[in-house]
Amino acid sequence: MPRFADIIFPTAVRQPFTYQIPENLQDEIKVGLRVWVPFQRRKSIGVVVNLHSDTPDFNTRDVEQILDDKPILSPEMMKLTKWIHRFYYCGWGEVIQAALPAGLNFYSEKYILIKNHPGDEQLDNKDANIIEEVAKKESYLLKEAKKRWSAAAIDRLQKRGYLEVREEPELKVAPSTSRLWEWTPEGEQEKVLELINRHREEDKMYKWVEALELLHMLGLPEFQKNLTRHELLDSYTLNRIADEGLISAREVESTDISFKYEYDPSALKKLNDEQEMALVEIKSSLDKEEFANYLLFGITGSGKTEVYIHALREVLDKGKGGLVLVPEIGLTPQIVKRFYQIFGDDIAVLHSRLTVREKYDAWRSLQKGEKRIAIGARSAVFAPVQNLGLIIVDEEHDASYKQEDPAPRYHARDVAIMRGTINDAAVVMGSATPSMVSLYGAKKGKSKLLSLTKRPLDAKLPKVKVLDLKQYRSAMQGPVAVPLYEKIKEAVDKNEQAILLYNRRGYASFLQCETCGHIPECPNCSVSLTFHKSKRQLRCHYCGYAARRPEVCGECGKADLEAMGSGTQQLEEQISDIFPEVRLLRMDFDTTSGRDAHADILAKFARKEADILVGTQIVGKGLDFPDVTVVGVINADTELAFPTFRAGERMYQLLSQVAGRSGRADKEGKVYFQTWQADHPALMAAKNHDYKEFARRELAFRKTLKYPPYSRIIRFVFKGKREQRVQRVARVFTETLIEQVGGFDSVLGPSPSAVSKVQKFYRWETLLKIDPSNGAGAIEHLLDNTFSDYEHRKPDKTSSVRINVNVDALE
Ligand SMILES: Nc1ncnc2c1ncn2[C@@H]1O[C@H](COP(=O)(O)OP(=O)(O)OP(=O)(O)O)[C@@H](O)[C@H]1O
Ligand SMILES: [Zn+2]
Repeated sequence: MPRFADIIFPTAVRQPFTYQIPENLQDEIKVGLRVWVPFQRRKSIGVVVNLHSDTPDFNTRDVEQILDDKPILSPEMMKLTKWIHRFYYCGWGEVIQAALPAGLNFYSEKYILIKNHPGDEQLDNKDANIIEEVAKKESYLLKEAKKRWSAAAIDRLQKRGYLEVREEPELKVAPSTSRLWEWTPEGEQEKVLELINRHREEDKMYKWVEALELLHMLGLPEFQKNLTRHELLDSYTLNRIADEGLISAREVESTDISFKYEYDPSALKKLNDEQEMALVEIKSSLDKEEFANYLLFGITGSGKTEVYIHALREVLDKGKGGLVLVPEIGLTPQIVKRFYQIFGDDIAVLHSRLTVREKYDAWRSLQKGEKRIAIGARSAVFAPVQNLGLIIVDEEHDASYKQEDPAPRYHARDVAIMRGTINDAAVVMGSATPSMVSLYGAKKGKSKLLSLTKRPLDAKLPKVKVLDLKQYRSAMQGPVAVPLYEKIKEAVDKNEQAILLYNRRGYASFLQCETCGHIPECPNCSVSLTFHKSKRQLRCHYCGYAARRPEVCGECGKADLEAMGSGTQQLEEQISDIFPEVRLLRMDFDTTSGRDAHADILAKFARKEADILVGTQIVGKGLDFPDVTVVGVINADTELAFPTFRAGERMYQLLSQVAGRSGRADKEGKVYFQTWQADHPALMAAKNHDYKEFARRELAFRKTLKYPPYSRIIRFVFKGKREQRVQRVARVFTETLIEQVGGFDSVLGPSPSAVSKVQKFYRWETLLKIDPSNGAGAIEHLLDNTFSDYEHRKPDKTSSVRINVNVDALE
């Protein structure tokens, strides 16, 4: 019988805490269970990670209670989370916290209950009332009790030992349902139109008839909360139409997606030869039930999604489950619809906008095996799919797979690969623009490359035209150069559609020459320099190189350098100024913050209720609209301004992905890139749809400067309210690090971060480049040593300066 349990909490502390197991719990306690234990000065939920009988040389406290009947983390999940904890150098509890939905993790509520009944003891009236009420109630939230009585009264009774406060995992999440409106069989669309027209002829356009017309245009089924965004649609008009027998409402759980999409497994497409070849390969690993890693490199629109669907079909037929990861903004209704069509209710969609309850339900249904496929963004990599046979990582290059803040700073693609290894599952990473890391992995034989080189049904990749803004300076229509302007007009006239992308990724400010478009770069690191306005300085946030703000452009010599960056521009408005007659839809962070807003916009565009879709990066990905024949990128080189070695890669990816939205069906597509740097190799490669050429150059550049994939970058960020202290910590820590790695070669910095002050916190950083073959063991060893050495040298008064570790930092 184990006598001790090692227990973790959701904090950055990397060591588990050891507790004694009282005899009555010794039979029940297991690894992966949550327990209730005294922690610091209160009580907390912890997770058991290890059982043993090695008596520690300090006094241990007792485990008080076991909170679950069954482990909430399977042995595989324990292994996976432990690996993350070691490789990404963070608290194991932090990982588990991220891996479990609220209601199953450490999230708790405080309740008040009777500890000892006062018995015959004398209490004053109020206290006696409190005790009586607490005793009556099954559960009494502490915050409610404090409101009802007073914090002081509750505290007093606690001190006297009558009451105790107890935290419990919070499970009382209300089921969430929403009102959904649908057409009744009576509400056949032709009849509806007839009715509207009849009223119009009789000049009886009542408010409810107008509302009906709007409904006809918007389309049903739809949730009431979305409909009532329109002024005409309120409960009066909706109920009035319902009285006519045309529409009806019912309550559905918001996770229930079945009403939205059609289930028709016979719609499974027949694969073409290339797709079939890829599938055969994947199938061979599925048959062997062993880990395998594939990089499915398929040009945009080549039918990667179809390959995923077929592979999932295979895996389900074998009685196993599948996991599909998509980028954060890739979880569009379009994708969900395609998977739903084939797999129906076998799918659990893990959306970041689900309520706590919905997440909890989805998680449970997977864990019980009721649903066999999970689809979701980054954190879905932890979904408890049973008997996992296949993991798909769609758009594997996407930066949203990397969690930056807070810890655990994991990369879901790499976690997926580790999960595949642990579960003997196949991992398929797909992309039209594979990351350099994955491409290099394939070259080194870590994964197997599968290629799709054509679009099915003979759709052609679109022709791309580069519009050099230097030449069009006097031939602009607002933000759009004349050729693009003309093309948009033409498309709209033909009842085709256009997508315009305005890259608004902005967090650092930079200088750009308004004559030649040049952006000053660090002479050592080949990344753009960040402009620190207050000091009138240009700085490299990799190596710390600093220079005074130059007066003239280093490229063309003109005194035309302007500070650019996060200042928002009113592009969308300018577009509607130059195309006053066309119907415009805008999609960006602001317009998509509502729960279904993203879906609404896309659905409208699909129904051709708009001619132009204007948006930020969000329009660049995964969209598949047959009538889109023009795609314009307003500012194709914005990515280059960001101070990261990945700028070129990001630019290439963005441009080829967005270009891939054009001409996906039978109509020929055109794409325009507006740029100040018309001869930039990444732009040229995207123009020519030449990934190979891009990759060849990019890898050569990375190799020279030892950037990933030729190194692994670990970034240390130092944060604190006093700049001097932050700087001191950064220096001392970096010195320690240099000693540990034995030389300056691979350490860059310390230097101020690209954004050097965030919410009163100053930020400095240091980068470490290590050999990419270093795994969890080596990283943990190096960092353990560095931190323990640093503890001895830590400058005075710097305990409040935090040090964050980011392994495989993307930028
Ligand atoms: N074998 C096939 N037969 C017929 N149509 C197909 C086939 N494979 C794919 N398609 C169609 O081709 C279009 C593009 O396919 P899909 O969206 O799967 O490509 P993708 O590679 O995932 O695209 P992207 O990376 O650009 O998002 C879709 O409309 C899809 O239905
Ligand atoms: Zn530098």
